[in-house]
Amino acid sequence: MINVEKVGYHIAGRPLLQNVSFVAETGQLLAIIGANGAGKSTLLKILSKELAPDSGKVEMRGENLKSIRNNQLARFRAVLAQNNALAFNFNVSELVMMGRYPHFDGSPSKQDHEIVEYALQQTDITHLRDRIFLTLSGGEQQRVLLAKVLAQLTDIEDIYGLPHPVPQPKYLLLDEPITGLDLYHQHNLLEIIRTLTLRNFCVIAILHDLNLTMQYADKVLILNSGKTIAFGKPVQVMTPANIFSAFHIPVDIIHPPEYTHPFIVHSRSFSEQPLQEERWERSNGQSKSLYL
Ligand SMILES: Nc1ncnc2c1ncn2[C@@H]1O[C@H](COP(=O)(O)OP(=O)(O)OP(=O)(O)O)[C@@H](O)[C@H]1O
Repeated sequence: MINVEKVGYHIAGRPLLQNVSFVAETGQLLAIIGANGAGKSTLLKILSKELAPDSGKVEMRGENLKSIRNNQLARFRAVLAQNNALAFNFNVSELVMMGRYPHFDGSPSKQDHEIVEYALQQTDITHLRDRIFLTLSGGEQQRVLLAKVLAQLTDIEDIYGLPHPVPQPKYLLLDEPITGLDLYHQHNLLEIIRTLTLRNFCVIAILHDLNLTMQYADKVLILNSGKTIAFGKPVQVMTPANIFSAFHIPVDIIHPPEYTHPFIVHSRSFSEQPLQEERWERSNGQSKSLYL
């Protein structure tokens, strides 16, 4: 479990996060949603110990994050950051092996190689194993980086479905992991996450797709201008009012009987109100009779 208590963070006197509190449970996917600039990545950087909060605290496995040593943290917490503009002149399997670095000194063991093969296969990139990372498409690169974090947190027991000698929760922090992926690989990644949550993982992911959030997340944190709008189960907190507060766009929640989860649709699909007019209304606080 990750316990976030009254976290605040400022840059040059400007608050980027204010009084953010929530608990991310092991065995669950927590999605962070909110408009561009809401503070999602800043929060994820605090959870990954890349930034230290100005106020409040973050606890992982019951310990204050700031007192966990980085080399120890890397064995049970992995991070997929946004915009990985990394000039990796490595091939895919070498790069995925980097995920195993916190687990060995010197050279990788047979088990490390097995785990890399497993991560390549899980993310559907075995056929790319000898390709140079930089020559891959954006979506392929994203899957390689996912394989790397998967390799970092996989134990040999996970591959063979064996019980862990000392079962410990693991933490996966993902900043926009499905951005750039095609529809098949978006669902594939979210299914991988679902499998991980069944294996004692706590996954926190920033997502921009509200319908995939509704379908896959166990909990949702909605941020707006660095503050929490709502935190809870998707169907409870992803309401038209909360979504309007976060994204300034009117939506309807529809629940076709043949689906197990509701869908969020822009109300304009029904009202046919042009988006430009809505924008005008938002900035002027009144209705405009003529279309722009
Ligand atoms: N180092 C920095 N210096 C100044 N401002 C910053 C810095 N880092 C972030 N910000 C600002 O803080 C706000 C929150 O940024 P953050 O990256 O957390 O947003 P986000 O919710 O992840 O947005 P997006 O959906 O666009 O990725 C933004 O207005 C951003 O410009």
